[in-house]
Amino acid sequence: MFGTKDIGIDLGTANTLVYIKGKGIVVREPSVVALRQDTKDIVAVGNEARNMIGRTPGNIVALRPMKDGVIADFETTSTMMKYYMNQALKTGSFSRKPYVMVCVPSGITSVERRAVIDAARQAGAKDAFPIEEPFAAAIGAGLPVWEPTGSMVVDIGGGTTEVAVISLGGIVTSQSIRVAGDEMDDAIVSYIRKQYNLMIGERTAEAVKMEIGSAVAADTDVTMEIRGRDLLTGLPKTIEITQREIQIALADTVANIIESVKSTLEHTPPELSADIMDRGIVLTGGGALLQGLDQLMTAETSMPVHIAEEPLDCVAIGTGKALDNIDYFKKQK
Ligand SMILES: Nc1ncnc2c1ncn2[C@@H]1O[C@H](COP(=O)(O)OP(=O)(O)OP(=O)(O)O)[C@@H](O)[C@H]1O
Repeated sequence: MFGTKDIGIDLGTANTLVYIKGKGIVVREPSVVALRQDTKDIVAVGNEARNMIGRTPGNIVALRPMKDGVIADFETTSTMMKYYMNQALKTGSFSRKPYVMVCVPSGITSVERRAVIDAARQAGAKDAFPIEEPFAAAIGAGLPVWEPTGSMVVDIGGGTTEVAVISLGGIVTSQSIRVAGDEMDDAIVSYIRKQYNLMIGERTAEAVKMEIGSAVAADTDVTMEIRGRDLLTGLPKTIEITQREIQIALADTVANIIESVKSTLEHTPPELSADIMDRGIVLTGGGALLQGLDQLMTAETSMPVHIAEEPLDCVAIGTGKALDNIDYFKKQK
C-alpha cells in the first residue's frame, strides 16, 4: 500500500487536470502554452495562455500542443506537464517522491508515451505509469472495470472521442475518432461563415456551443448574440443566432460520434452487450454536457445512456483511483 500523496494527471487535448490522492483535483487548467516564436521560451501556461489565443502579437504564439489528439509539439507538451506537476507538488508536503499515473491521448505513439513518462520522472516522480483514457474515464465514472461484467464508456473530449467496452480490467473493444468538442466548434465557425458571411473566433464558437448548443430538436426562441468580423465589409458585426441553427450546425459531428458508438456495439460480444443493456452507456468528458446528446444516443442505440457525475473530472479522478491498483500497472510495465 502506498501513501496518500500519489498523483494522477489527465493530460487532455483541451484541459489538464492533476489529482492528488486524498486531496482531490488540485490543478485544472487549459492545455495551452504561449511561446516566443524565435527563442521558443515559454511566456505563459494554462488560463493566462488561453486568454492570448487569437490575440498575440507577431512574435508570440499561443498554442494547444496536443490539439487533435496527437502531440504536435512534443517538447512543449513535456514542459507544460512538468509545469503542472510542479504546481501540484507545491500544494502539499510529500513524504517521499510520488508515483504518478498519466493519462495520455490515445492517438499518441509509443515513443511519445515513453517521453511523457520520462518527463514525469524528470519532474520528480518516483515512477510514472501510462493509463489509457477510456479506462481512466470508466474508473472515474465509478464503473466496475475490474469485474467480469461489460461496461461501456464514451469519453468525448476536445480532440478525440473514445468509445470502449471494458471487462475484467481490460479493454475488450474500442474505437477512437478525432471528432469531439473541437470539431463541434469548427462546425459552428463554418456554419456562421456560410450563412452570415461572418468570421468568428474559436472561443466564441465554443461559448455558443456551451450556452445554446443542442443535439436534439431545439428551440427557435432560444437565441444568442455573437460578434465577429463581417467578411464583406471587414468590419465588426453582431448577429443573433438561434438554438435551432446551432443544432443544424452540429448535426454531422454528433452523427459521427453516435455512429462510432453503434459500430463499437456491433463489435461487442453478446454477453457484454447484455450487461451494457442493464447498466447503460456512460458518457464522460466535456462533450457529454452537450444538451440532448444523451437523449439522442438513447434513441439511436436503444440503450439507456447516462451522463457521469462531473464528466469533465472523470479521467483525472480515474487516474487517481487507478493508483490504488498500482501493482497491476507495474506488472503491465
Ligand atoms: N457544457 C458543455 N457543452 C458542450 N461541450 C462542452 C461543455 N463544457 C465543456 N465542453 C467541451 O468539452 C471539451 C473538453 O472536454 P475535456 O476536458 O473532457 O477534454 P480533454 O480531456 O482535454 O480532451 P481529450 O479527451 O481529447 O484529450 C471542449 O471541447 C469543451 O468545449
